[in-house]
Amino acid sequence: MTWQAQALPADHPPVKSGKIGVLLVNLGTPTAPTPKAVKAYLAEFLADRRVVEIPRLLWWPILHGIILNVRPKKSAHAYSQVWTPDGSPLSAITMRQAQGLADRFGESVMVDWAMRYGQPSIPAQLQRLMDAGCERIVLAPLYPQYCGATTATVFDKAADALRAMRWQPALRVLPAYHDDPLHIGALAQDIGRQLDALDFVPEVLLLSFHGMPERTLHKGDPYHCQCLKTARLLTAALNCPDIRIRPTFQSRFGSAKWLEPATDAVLAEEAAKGTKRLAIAAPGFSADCLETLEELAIRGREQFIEEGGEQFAALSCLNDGPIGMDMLEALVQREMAGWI
Ligand SMILES: C=CC1=C(C)c2cc3[nH]c(cc4nc(cc5[nH]c(cc1n2)c(C)c5CCC(=O)O)C(CCC(=O)O)=C4C)c(C)c3C=C
Ligand SMILES: [Fe+2]
Ligand SMILES: [Fe+2]
Repeated sequence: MTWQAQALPADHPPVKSGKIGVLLVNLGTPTAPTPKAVKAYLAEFLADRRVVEIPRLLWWPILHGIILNVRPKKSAHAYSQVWTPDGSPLSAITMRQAQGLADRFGESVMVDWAMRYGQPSIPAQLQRLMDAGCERIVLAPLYPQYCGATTATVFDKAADALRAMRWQPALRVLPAYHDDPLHIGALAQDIGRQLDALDFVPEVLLLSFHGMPERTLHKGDPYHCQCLKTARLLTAALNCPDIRIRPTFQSRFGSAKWLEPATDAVLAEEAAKGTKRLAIAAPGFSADCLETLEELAIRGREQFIEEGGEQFAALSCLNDGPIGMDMLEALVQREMAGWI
């Protein structure tokens, strides 16, 4: 007897098994604003070879001998200034983004969240989705711009977890969305709304992205180019010719040369040349965190005012607001195409 393939009738419902899971992932954060918790978090984060690319033989004594003894105290103080009743802003907002997405998708899709460093971990959350019956999972690193030190490490960690599984889920990964019209449109709408609500008209708007060592650009990491493309498209979409818009890079760490211009250097330069009214947005961060709430909104403001500026506004990230959630829903929905 010969076997004959038979096409399903055109009106046959899709043949699919298992639920769909979505895992939102952001960088990571300490569990408390204390030197001990910050030390544990930084020890994991700064041990990742994709984050610090210095040979281990050189890096280990610096990390364990100096950085992990000095930085946790300083960073814990910074975290304590922005800590919320729901914990670190980054985890609180990521959790709300997951809840918001779950409400929008309904019962057919399970949404959860994880931190790349710290808790809840990617392996634990993947297992949780699988235990709940998810056989198809969308992994969504919430970094608009791709970087080896961020986006790639999310996949590394998920792949490590999958490597240990006999029965793996099907996995799709949300690509970087730095130039996606959904992202640029959401940023323009949300930043435009916040600019309109200010009680002053800024002369300058800084678009501050997290920095990276400059050598990563020369080694081929697309991060720098993607940041500049986001800035260029956003500038066009904002369409406000009266405001000078400048991309900058913040959070320099260590002694190597980082991407320029540095946000603090540009704040100094603008104040020195007489700029009095300045706003700053952070379109490289999907959620407010230490880097936006402390480094920009607190220290950036202090610096600009001390150096002669008069009015300063740090704008919020898209977070779990309606504009940001509409964008996230559409981006994730697109990755699920054919699955539901
Ligand atoms: C070598 C050091 C670092 C690299 C490279 C780096 C890249 C990088 N980071 C983000 C996003 C975030 N970083 C955050 C905090 C943070 N980053 C570093 C160092 C590097 N980042 C440190 C030491 C810290 C901890 C705080 C401190 O001690 O200063 C955060 C916020 C976390 C939070 O809890 O709120 C984010 C988000 C990106 C996007 C990036 C490369 C593109
Ligand atoms: Fe960082
Ligand atoms: Fe910082």
